Amino acid sequence: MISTSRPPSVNSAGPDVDPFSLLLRPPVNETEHERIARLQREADAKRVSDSIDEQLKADRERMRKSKQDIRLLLLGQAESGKSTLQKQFQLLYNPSALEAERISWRTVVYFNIARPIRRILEALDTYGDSDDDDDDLAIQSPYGRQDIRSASGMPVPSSSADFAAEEKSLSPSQVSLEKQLNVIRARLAPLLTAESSLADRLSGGIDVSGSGRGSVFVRSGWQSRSLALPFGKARERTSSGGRFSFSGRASLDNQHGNEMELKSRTADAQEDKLVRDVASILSACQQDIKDLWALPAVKKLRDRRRLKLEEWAEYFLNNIERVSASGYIPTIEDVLHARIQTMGVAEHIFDMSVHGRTTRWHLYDVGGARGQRHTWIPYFDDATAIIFLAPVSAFDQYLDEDPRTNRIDDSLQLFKQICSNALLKRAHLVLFLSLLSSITSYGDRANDYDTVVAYFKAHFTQVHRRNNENNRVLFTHLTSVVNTKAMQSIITDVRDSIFRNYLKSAALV
Ligand SMILES: Nc1nc2c(ncn2[C@@H]2O[C@H](COP(=O)(O)OP(=O)(O)OP(=O)(O)O)[C@@H](O)[C@H]2O)c(=O)[nH]1
Ligand SMILES: [Mg+2]
Repeated sequence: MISTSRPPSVNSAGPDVDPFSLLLRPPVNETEHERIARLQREADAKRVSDSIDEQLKADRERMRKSKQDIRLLLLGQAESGKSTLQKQFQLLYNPSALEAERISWRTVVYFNIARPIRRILEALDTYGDSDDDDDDLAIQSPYGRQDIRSASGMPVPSSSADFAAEEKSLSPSQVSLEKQLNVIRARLAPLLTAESSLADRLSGGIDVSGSGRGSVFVRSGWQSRSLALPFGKARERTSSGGRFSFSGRASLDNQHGNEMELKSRTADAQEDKLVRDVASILSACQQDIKDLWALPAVKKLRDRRRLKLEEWAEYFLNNIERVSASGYIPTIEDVLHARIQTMGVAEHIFDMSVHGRTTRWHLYDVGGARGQRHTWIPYFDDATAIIFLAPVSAFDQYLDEDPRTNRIDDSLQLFKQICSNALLKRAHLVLFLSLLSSITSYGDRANDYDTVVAYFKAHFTQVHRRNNENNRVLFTHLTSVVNTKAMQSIITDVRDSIFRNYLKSAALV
């Protein structure tokens, strides 16, 4: 007879016994020591399990809440005022954060002085005090006559000495200008040397190719690298409200944060020295900068548009005395004017209370240069609203990254793509026609402000109408983004209209 021995079955205890409690039952001959160890193990396992449950619950809650967050994208070409608008939001809803980072903007302000000084000296080298009235070429090219000469194979004088040789003889006024310039150039040489160190400091040494003439891009959170206090001590920035994340949505995790902290500590010592050095160079050369800026030859170059300086460059050169004073700390006005190109997408978070209801707003400030636009796409599908910024006063300017493309043409093209993008079709749409500088006349035509603005407004409105399958309303504002007083009431209006639309679409879901 064959007998089979079956392994003990959990069912062998009878049908009424719960098989799991059988499995968990302590061994029959368990010692006291083993019992304590087992209970400890069970308590540990329960703690781990409870904490996973808690985490899952918190994640679910965060997901639920974050679905209710408002996501606002600031879009537009480079130098259209997106980062300036973001600063205005910060000024209104989180002023202490902007206040805390004022000092870190010194590096940008100093860079915003050194760069235009280089350009002025280069323009003087190229054109000298030439009385040549051949202005047409200069107007058509954003780089002035130098490009046209190179393109046509004409020799381009590389220095004023070459110019002197080319012109054969110099008038007495030209000789005296040359002498004065040589002195100024020699005295400003340290500032020009510091320019590239400032650029490296800001960009973290990242060179973005194909981005135009010596552009300097910064990633979000550059301010947190270090904050050199006026007393010479460095302190980490605590981003109380304006959180930072990097492009591609990866947030700054702890490990990355520690690494950054370490790097920034090392950088602090150098930055302090760099900023201190530039501050003393500026205070020593203040009069030279003033003299250079006041030269009739410089005014002539600007009038003839062979030298085109951006508004922020003029702003800082006009304020050179204050900015180069010892102990200088940028004012909020300075921070609003300071210019540095955004790289990727910077996220800023504000908790806003609108009509008694608090919502979390995520503001996405994107890099607008052509090479940066691909980073916008991941932010499209859950965008609540878009503010598109179009600088209408840039109608006679060309893209830095592509000198053949007119800035208004580029803006209209981009606006068309945004209006017709399927991912954005439910997003509330706001258009800011911003006025970066006073409107200049084009050629012989006198352009009065109202005509030019009305003309471009009509163009943008038409682009919207032709690409508006959803019958979405377009809210338009005409403004200068650096004008804090005007901006505060516009931002409140925009905020309310975004919020109304948000409530409406939430009710429809
Ligand atoms: N007068 C005036 N200046 C402005 C206005 N908007 C921006 N600016 C100035 O123009 C410069 C560039 O503005 P940003 O806000 O840095 O431009 P952006 O759109 O963020 O540019 P990217 O980051 O390169 O895409 C800043 O120095 C501002 O001071 C405006 O509406 N009026
Ligand atoms: Mg920007």
